[in-house]
Amino acid sequence: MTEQAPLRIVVGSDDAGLQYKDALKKDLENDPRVADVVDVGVGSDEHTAYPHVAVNAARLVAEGKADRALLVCGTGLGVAISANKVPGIRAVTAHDSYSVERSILSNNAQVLCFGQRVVGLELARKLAGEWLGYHFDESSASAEKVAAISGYESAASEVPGVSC
Ligand SMILES: O=C[C@H](O)[C@H](O)COP(=O)(O)O
Repeated sequence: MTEQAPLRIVVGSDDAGLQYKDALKKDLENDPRVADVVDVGVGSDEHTAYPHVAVNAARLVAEGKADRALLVCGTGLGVAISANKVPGIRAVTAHDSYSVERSILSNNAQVLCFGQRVVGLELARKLAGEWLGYHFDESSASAEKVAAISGYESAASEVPGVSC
C-alpha cells in the first residue's frame, strides 16, 4: 500500500454540534495521520448558523487549503446540504461504518458530516478514526462515476436553465 501524506482537516459545527466538534477536534489533533486541524467555529457562546460554518469549511477544501472537512450540526443534514453548494465539494452525512468507508472509496467525498442529536459520541469518534484510514483510489472503477458527478456540476454552471 502506498504511504499516505498526513491530512489537513477542517472542523466546524453550529451550536447544536459544538460538543462533538470539540471532542473530534481533540482526537484529530492527537492522530499521527493528521497534519493540521483548522477550526472554523463555532466557539462556545457563538451562534453562527450552520450554513455559514459549513460553507466556510467547504471553501477551504475547494481552494486546496485543506484536504477534508468534518462537520457537525444537530442532524448532520444541514451542514452537508450547505457544504454541497460549494463547487467541487462532495459532502455526505454518514453514521455507520460502511457508509463512511464508501463515502471515500466510492464517492471520494471530502466532507463528512455527523449529527450530534443522532449518533453517540463514541461511535462518532470511532467513525472519524476509520474515515482517516480510507483514501480514494483514482484508478478504481469508482473514479469514472465521481468524474460524472463533476461533469454534471460543470454542465449545470455552463448551461443556464438546464433542467434534468
Ligand atoms: O440541519 C440542521 C441542523 O440539525 C441544525 O443543527 C439545527 O437546525 P434547526 O435549529 O433549524 O432545527
